[in-house]
Amino acid sequence: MKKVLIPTKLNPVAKELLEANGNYTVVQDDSAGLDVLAAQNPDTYALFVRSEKVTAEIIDALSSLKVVIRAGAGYNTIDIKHARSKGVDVMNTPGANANAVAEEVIALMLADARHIVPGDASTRAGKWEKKKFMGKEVTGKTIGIVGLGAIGRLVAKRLRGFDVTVLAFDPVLSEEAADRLNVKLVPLAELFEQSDYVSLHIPENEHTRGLINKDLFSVMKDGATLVNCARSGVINEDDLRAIKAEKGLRFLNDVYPKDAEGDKTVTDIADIMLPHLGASTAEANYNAARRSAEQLIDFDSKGVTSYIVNRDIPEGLDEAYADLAFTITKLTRAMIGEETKLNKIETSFYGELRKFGNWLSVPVVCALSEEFDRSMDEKAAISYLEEMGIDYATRETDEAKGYGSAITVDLMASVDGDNLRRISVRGTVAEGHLMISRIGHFDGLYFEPKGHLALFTYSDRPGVLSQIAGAMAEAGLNIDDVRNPHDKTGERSIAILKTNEPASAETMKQVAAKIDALSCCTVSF
Ligand SMILES: NC(=O)c1ccc[n+]([C@@H]2O[C@H](COP(=O)([O-])OP(=O)(O)OC[C@H]3O[C@@H](n4cnc5c(N)ncnc54)[C@H](O)[C@@H]3O)[C@@H](O)[C@H]2O)c1
Ligand SMILES: O=C(O)CC[C@@H](O)C(=O)O
Repeated sequence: MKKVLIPTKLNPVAKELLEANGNYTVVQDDSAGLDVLAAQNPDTYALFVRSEKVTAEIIDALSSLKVVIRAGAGYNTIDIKHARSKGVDVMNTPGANANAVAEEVIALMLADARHIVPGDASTRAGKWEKKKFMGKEVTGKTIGIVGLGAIGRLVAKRLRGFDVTVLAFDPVLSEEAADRLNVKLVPLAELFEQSDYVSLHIPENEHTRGLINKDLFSVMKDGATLVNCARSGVINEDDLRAIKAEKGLRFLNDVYPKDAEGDKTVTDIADIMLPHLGASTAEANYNAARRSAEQLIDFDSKGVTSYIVNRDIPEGLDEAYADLAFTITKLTRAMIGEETKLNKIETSFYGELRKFGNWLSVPVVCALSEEFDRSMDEKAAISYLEEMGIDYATRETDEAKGYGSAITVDLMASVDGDNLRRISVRGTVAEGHLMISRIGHFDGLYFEPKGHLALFTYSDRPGVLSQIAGAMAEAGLNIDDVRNPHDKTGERSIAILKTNEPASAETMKQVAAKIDALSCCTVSF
C-alpha cells in the first residue's frame, strides 16, 4: 500500500477515491502542520498540498516520497528543483480552481466600484453616506488581462456580459486563439496604458518576479484599478506605493509573500485585501481534490505524466522543444501505424538543439510508450528501446540546410517481410508555437499539431479534397483547418484536416476507400 499524506483542508473526495482504489492508505490532517506530519509519516509516497511550503527539508524528511501534487495551480511554494534532484515528480491540477478565481476577481472589481465594504461598515454604524459612496460602473470599460491561461480566459469570458473590451498580454497566445477568445493581444505597456482595470493571472517565477513595476504603473490611467489574485511576487509593491496616491490608483489584492496571520506588506496600499481566498469555494476545493486523486491513480496505473511540472529540462533548452520531439514522434507513430512493430528510430537535431540531442531522446521514447516515465534519463530511454528491439540513432546534421532549431524523427518498420517502411517528419517552433514543416516528401507544410487531425495521402488529381470534406460532413464532423499540398513531383497529395472531434475508424475507412487513399491516419494532441 502506498501512503498519501494530505496535510491540508482538501475535500474528502481525494481520500475517498484513493481508498476506494485499494492501493493507497491516506493520512489527512489539516491541523498538525506539514513539518510535524512529515516527521510522523516518513514512509509517505505521495504528498497532496495547497499553499503549504514544500521545502528541501520536507522533501528530505520523506525518504519514500515519489510524488507531490499541488491541489491548485501555482507551485511557487514547492522546491521543484530539489524535488527533481531527489527523483520526486511534482504535479499541479491546472484549471481546477480557475472559475473560483475568476469570480473572485469580478467580485473584487464590483465591490470596489460600488464601495460595498466601507458602505456596509458605515451603514451598520448608523451613518447615511450616499454622497461619499458615489460609485462607478464596470460595464463598457476596458479590461487588461495579463496571462490568458485558465483563469485569465475565464475572467474574460465571465466579464463579457458587462460589454467590456478585453485586452490581453500573454506571450504564448497566438493571434488566432486571441480572436477566438474575442480579446485583443497588445504589448504589456499598451495594456497598462489603455485599461481601466488590469487583472494579473501569471505564475510567479524567475521571469515574472517584479514584472509589474513602475514602468507600467506610471503609464496607467488616473483612477485605474489593479487586481492581483495571482502571486504577490509579480508586483513591485514599493513601486506601486510610490505612485498610487498621485495617480489615484485602486489596488485589490488576494495574495501575500506568506500565507499566514500577521502584518501584511500591502496593508497601506490595498483598497481591498482578502486572505488568499481565490480558490476557496466548495466547488474548486472539490475539483482540485478529485483531480489530485485521479492524477495520482493515472500516474501509478497508466504512467500518465502530463501534469508533471518539474521535468528535468537541461539548462538552455526551451521546454517547447521537448514537446516538439514528443509531438513529432507521436505524429510519425500514428502515420506508420500504432500497431506496426518498429525496427529503428533515426533522429536529427538541428542548430542549437544538437547539444541536447541525447536528452531529447526521452520525449521521443515517451511518445512511443505511455509506460515510459518522462522523468527518466536518456540512458533509461535507450535501454527501454533496446528491450523493445528498436535501434536508435541520432544522425549528424547538415547545418547548411538552414533549418534553424528543428527536429526530424524517422520511424522505420519492416512490412511484408523485407520491405522497409519509413515515415519521416520534421518540425520546429515558431513564435512559441510547434509547427510541422515536413512529412515525407511533403515540404513547407507549417501546420500546428493541435486538436484532432485526420491525414490522407493519395495520387494527385482534381476533386479529392471536396470528396473528403463531403464525407467528413456526412459523418457530422466540422473541419476547422485544412492543408492540401502535393509533393515535389506533383504526383501525390496530402490532406491534413483539423476536425472538431476525432474522426472514427469507420469514417476514416469510408473516406480512404472513397478517394482510394495511399495511406491515412488520425492523431489527437
Ligand atoms: N488567488 C488564488 O487563490 C489563486 C488560485 C489559482 C491560481 N492562482 C495564481 O494564478 C496563476 C495563474 O493561474 P492559471 O490557472 O490561470 O494558470 P495557467 O498556467 O493556466 O495560466 C498562466 C498563463 O500565464 C501566461 N504567462 C506566463 N508568463 C507570462 C508572462 N511573463 N507574461 C504574460 N503571460 C504569462 C502563460 O502563458 C499562461 O497562459 C497561478 O500560477 C497562481 O499563481 C491564484
Ligand atoms: O489552495 C488555495 O487555497 C490557493 C490556491 C491557489 O493559489 C493556486 O495557485 O491554485
